[in-house]
Amino acid sequence: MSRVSQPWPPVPVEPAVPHPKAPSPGTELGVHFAECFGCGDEADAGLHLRSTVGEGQVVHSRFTVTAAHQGAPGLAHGGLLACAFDEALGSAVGNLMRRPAVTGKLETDFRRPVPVGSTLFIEARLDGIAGRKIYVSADGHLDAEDGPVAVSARALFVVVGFEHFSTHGDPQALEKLAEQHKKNLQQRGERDWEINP
Ligand SMILES: CCCCCCCCCCCC(=O)SCCNC(=O)CCNC(=O)[C@H](O)C(C)(C)COP(=O)(O)OP(=O)(O)OC[C@H]1O[C@@H](n2cnc3c(N)ncnc32)[C@H](O)[C@@H]1OP(=O)(O)O
Repeated sequence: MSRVSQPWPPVPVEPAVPHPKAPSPGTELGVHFAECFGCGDEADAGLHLRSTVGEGQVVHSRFTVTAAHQGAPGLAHGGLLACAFDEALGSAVGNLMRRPAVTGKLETDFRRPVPVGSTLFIEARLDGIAGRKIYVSADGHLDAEDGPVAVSARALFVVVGFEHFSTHGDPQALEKLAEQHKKNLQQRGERDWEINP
């Protein structure tokens, strides 16, 4: 039986062209928020995922599975793997498109077990946009950029206004996030994002 459930992207799209001020290929992307479970330094049991901009519409991320990420003994929990893809795909959207967006839908395809101690090399790409909808997909290669694909994912991100975060989130944490964002941009000599969807 085919693992592909429907055509992707599922609707007609335009090419997702990276923002003219998107970080250039080779740029190491910093932590976007210190308390983020996906990438934050202050999230002790977090994934500590790290990302680098690739050529074209791609972001490369890597994440090493620790004992804190187990489901079955010695194996990564599937939900945590989905989290790693959410982060990697979100990083591609946020950094390449430079628009605030949230995950509307995330679909994962688990192809091989991912043992504790292994590193997933996740290649995330922009597949197209349709209005506020940004379609992205990724493959996670086991232990090397050209290793076997262990997990694949496809996601829809929806562009939102910053009020999405100020209305629903924690205003104090939002200030911390803004500081981190500013610091990342300064370190890379970049200017700020477009703020409206
Ligand atoms: C440097 C930075 C680094 C940044 C690095 C960041 C990395 C972090 C990564 C983690 C990201 C997350 O986990 S984000 C957290 C998890 N996600 C969330 O909490 C989102 C919760 N959901 C929502 O708030 C909402 O449902 C929204 C915003 C997604 C959509 O609501 P809305 O704004 O009212 O818009 P709505 O009209 O419903 O949807 C807009 C369009 O998307 C479609 N749409 C919406 N959801 C779906 C869906 N599940 N499946 C299909 N289609 C959908 C609608 O049909 C519509 O299509 P059409 O009618 O236009 O055709």
